Amino acid sequence: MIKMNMLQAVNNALVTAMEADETAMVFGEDVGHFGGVFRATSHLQEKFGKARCFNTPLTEQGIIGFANGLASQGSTAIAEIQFADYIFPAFDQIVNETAKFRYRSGGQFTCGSLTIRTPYGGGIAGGLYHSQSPEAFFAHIPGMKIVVPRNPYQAKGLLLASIRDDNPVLFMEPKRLYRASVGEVPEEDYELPLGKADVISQGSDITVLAWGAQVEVVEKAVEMASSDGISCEVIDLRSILPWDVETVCQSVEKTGRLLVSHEAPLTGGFASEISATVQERCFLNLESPISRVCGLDTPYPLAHEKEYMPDHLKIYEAIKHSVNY
Ligand SMILES: Cc1ncc(C[n+]2csc(CCOP(=O)(O)OP(=O)(O)O)c2C)c(N)n1
Repeated sequence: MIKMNMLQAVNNALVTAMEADETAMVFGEDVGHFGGVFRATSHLQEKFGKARCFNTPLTEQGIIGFANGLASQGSTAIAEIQFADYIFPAFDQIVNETAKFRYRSGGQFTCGSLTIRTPYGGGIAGGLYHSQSPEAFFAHIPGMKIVVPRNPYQAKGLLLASIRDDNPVLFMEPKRLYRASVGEVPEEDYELPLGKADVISQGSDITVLAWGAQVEVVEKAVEMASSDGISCEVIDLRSILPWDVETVCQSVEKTGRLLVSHEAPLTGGFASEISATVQERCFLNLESPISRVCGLDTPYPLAHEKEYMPDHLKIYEAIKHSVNY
């Protein structure tokens, strides 16, 4: 084990993947010599050469179009979209080609060996175009997986699993934690399972669910609630698609309450999907309405970022409200 921050863990996973698989290639805007705007791809070009780590033109649609071709011809394609806010020019390629290629070709071709890495989320004073959390747009596309790590250990294990998974994966990296989250990471090659949530702490009064950078925010709220004698079960979803319905529903059957928190705006956010499924599956176990503590329904505001955020105080209030309902 060595101490790494999340960027170092991502870089380490990329090195591990490229060493193990000579068809693996990393590409995107400025990922080559420069190592990417956050330096997640530092030294890859030096180590593996310009044919395996290279810059693309500034065209996200082009990056994913190229990635689809590369993946469908058998290479392991690892594309970087510089910020999740800039993924939308590639939306058509991802929705209509990446996710559907296997289905459309009757299994003859697949983009399964494509992983799209992209930093997401706010809390860095990045304003409108460097702060959004667009996971819900992609959760609507059968044929994709969506994975979000919350710490360096997860970042390496989940990224390696994503790169080697048989389906295209959107790997969303919480940029606020890139340098802030530091932890022990095994030096060797390892994978963590996709589609499996992580129950971080056991509790009996309410299940509190989040993913990525939002996990540490809910943990802060849960600490406050526990000093009021409220026992919370904290779950990190880790995968948005497919999401671990069994683990979440088992927990809600035990606690009788659910709070879901994410940074993306409330309306149409993935918390809505989770809430609908849980009320279908656990209706008779529910002691109070499912609570969603999410970003505000507004473009991501620079000046009012603090108000926009579903912070620990909003979550703490919602936990108390749910338990005293
Ligand atoms: C659609 C989109 N993708 C990515 C970015 C992020 N971005 C901002 S500046 C920049 C580099 C621009 O380089 P260049 O076009 O050579 O102009 P320069 O700033 O070097 O004059 C990138 C990738 C963006 N603003 N919009």
